[in-house]
Formats: sequence, C-alpha cells, structure tokens
Amino acid sequence: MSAELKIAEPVLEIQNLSKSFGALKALRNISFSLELGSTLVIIGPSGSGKTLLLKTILGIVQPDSGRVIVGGVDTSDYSGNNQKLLDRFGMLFQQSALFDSLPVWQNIAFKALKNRQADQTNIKNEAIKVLDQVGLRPDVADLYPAELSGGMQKRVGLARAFAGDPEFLFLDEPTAGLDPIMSNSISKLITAQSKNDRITSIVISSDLKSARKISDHMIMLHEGEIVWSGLTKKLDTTDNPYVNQFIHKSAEGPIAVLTE
Ligand SMILES: Nc1ncnc2c1ncn2[C@@H]1O[C@H](COP(=O)(O)OP(=O)(O)OP(=O)(O)O)[C@@H](O)[C@H]1O
Repeated sequence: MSAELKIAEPVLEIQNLSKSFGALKALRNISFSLELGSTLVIIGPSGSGKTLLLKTILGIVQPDSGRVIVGGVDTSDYSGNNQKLLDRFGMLFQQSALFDSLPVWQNIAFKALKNRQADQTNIKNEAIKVLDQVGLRPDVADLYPAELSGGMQKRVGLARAFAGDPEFLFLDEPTAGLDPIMSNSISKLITAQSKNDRITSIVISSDLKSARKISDHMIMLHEGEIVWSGLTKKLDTTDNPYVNQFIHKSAEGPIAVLTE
C-alpha cells in the first residue's frame, strides 16, 4: 500500500483480505483504509476481483483470512449476522437487482419498510424525494421494474443505494451498459454524491473519465492483488506498467489479453 493511502482515523479498514476458490487465488492480501467522506475508485481488468472485493467487505462472501473494520469495529464481531452492517451501506451491483414483484418506491424504500422505520406514507414520500434526486418523476414510484427502460432501472438502483442516508456507498460499474447521455447524467449524480463529506464511497468503474472526476484515490487490481494504489491525480504520471497498459488500452504489458 502506498504511503499516500495511510490514514490517521479511517472509517473503513481492510486488512490482509484473502479469498480463494479452489486453486484460484481470487483476492490476495488486500489492505487499504478509507477516510470519512472520501471516494475510492477500483479499476482493473475483468476477473481481477473487483466485485468480489466489495462482496467480501460486506460479508456477502466470507473471506478466508483478513479483517474488515467499520468505524473501529471488527465486523467479525457481528457474529455472522451482518444485517446491522449491511444497513449502513447503500449498494448498487451490476445488474441493478431490483425486486420485480415490488413497485419502484418499495424497491427504493426496502430497508425502511423491512425495519418499519416510519409509516408507509412517509416512507413512500421519502422514496419519491430520492427518485427526484436521480431525475425521475414521482409517478415512476408506482411502476414496476419491468415497465422501466434499462437506464431508468439503473437510476432506481442508484436511488435505492442513496436511500436511507447510508454511511457508505458501494457502486459496481454504475454507468455500464448505458448510452453516453444517460451515462453522463448518472456520472454527474455520482460526482455530486461523492462530494458529500459524510458518505464514504467505493466505486468500481471502467469509465476513467468519470472515475477521475469522482475519486480522491484509486486502487488497481490484477489477479486479485493490488498492483497500484495512489492519488487519482497521479494516475496519468505513474510509471506503473499495469496502470499504463490499462489506461492506454494497450495489448502490450503485464496484463494478459485473452484471445478466443
Ligand atoms: N462465488 C464464486 N465462486 C467461484 N469463483 C468466483 C466466485 N466469485 C468470484 N469468483 C471468481 O473470482 C474472480 C474475480 O471475480 P470478480 O467478479 O470479482 O471480477 P471483476 O474484477 O469484478 O470482473 P468484471 O470486471 O468482469 O466484473 C473471477 O475469476 C471469478 O470467476
């Protein structure tokens, strides 16, 4: 880990996280810390372990070794019940993963409904406010996911991640598969959210233009290992061969290019 990513009082600390599937060492000794309000972007080629890292931090996948410390508390102290932990995170995974049988507002307010945090009308009104944040009109609240375009589903997924004032926001390729206009508008939303100094975010992004705007620092994964970490502003001047190959989309370099 570079000295630049050492932080005095981190809100999230990842220590020596490793995970294998059979012979595949999918995560190797991953360590980093995040400061309150910071945004980290994870880059890396397909299959390098980016999504798995997020899932392991959340306890959706159990690591073989290593520790995840959230606000000074080791998450293994949750004794296998990570629901309390998950409620502090807003998440968007690649396939938006909306519940088809629930209208949009219930998808957004899922956590609040489950925890019976307020009465239904108030919860729905809150969901409509978050819909507005992602540029969707109130009448979308009563539609079902199947009635939405892919871009709208992504926005609803993002609204669900933003709902309920999460302390942490984990977004996995939030602009993947969107047309350039929609992608730009989602990037703007995430950029605005990333300026919120109470929310600490990790975003997986192959969209380097957007990644540069939203992140303070980045890590690059390759075959489950951090091969570079540093300040975003150093991305273009580092002589790290992995980063250089990745940002210049070159076939030459240490990252093997798969051919059919
Ligand atoms: N539950 C699992 N069982 C077996 N192998 C897994 C599992 N989850 C992830 N892997 C493997 O771990 C590696 C990392 O997967 P991961 O989904 O994190 O990649 P990624 O960097 O997010 O890729 P992409 O950019 O294509 O989404 C891959 O080789 C994947 O096949």
